[in-house]
Amino acid sequence: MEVRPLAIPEVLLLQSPRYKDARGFFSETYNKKVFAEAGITLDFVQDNHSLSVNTGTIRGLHFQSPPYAQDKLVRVVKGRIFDVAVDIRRASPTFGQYVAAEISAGQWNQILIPIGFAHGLCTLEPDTEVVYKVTNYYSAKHDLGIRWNDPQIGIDWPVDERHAQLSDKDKTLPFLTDAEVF
Ligand SMILES: Cc1cn([C@H]2C[C@H](O)[C@@H](COP(=O)(O)OP(=O)(O)O[C@H]3O[C@@H](C)C(=O)[C@@H](O)[C@H]3O)O2)c(=O)[nH]c1=O
Repeated sequence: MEVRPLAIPEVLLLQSPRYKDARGFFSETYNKKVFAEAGITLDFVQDNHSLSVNTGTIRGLHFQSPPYAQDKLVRVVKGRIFDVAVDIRRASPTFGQYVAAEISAGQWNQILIPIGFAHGLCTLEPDTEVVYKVTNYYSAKHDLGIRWNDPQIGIDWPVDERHAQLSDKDKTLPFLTDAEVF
């Protein structure tokens, strides 16, 4: 497995081998031992799967607060996403900054977003399906977020405001300055 840190180096891009043959392909998308050898020792407890029908669907920016904070291992099984991790650790030199990467079924890459980051994504194709593992259970009470287009963060989303599709919840999330961050 290849591991590549992004500009905020706690966020990792991962590439697991994919073995193709006449039938299709086979790939180990998570292997506890291989991850541990790469220095990633996380205890995943829940798998999630979302479908976004339209291109330009934005989900985020989301995080859960302690004691339900989550690391997230995100991949795409159909389509493509622009995936974003925002550093929301107040004590961090990169607080309020973000990194982004294209994650896709075609590239078969994954992104690892640690605790202390808010996560968001924008679909780049219709019918995009995202699958991710998390290290803590969902807790509606601890499910928090930050407004996707907060100018202080300044994410360069691949969709303009008029065409972005968001849940009602995500449209009214607080800005970073008012959010309960880490
Ligand atoms: C996240 C989550 C949601 N739900 C429920 C709550 C709600 O009724 C429905 C849809 O939830 P949401 O609108 O929050 O789904 P969504 O906007 O897809 O939320 C996700 O966004 C991405 C960016 C993340 O990083 C994830 O951790 C998660 O927050 O699913 C669960 O039952 N378990 C879960 O783990």
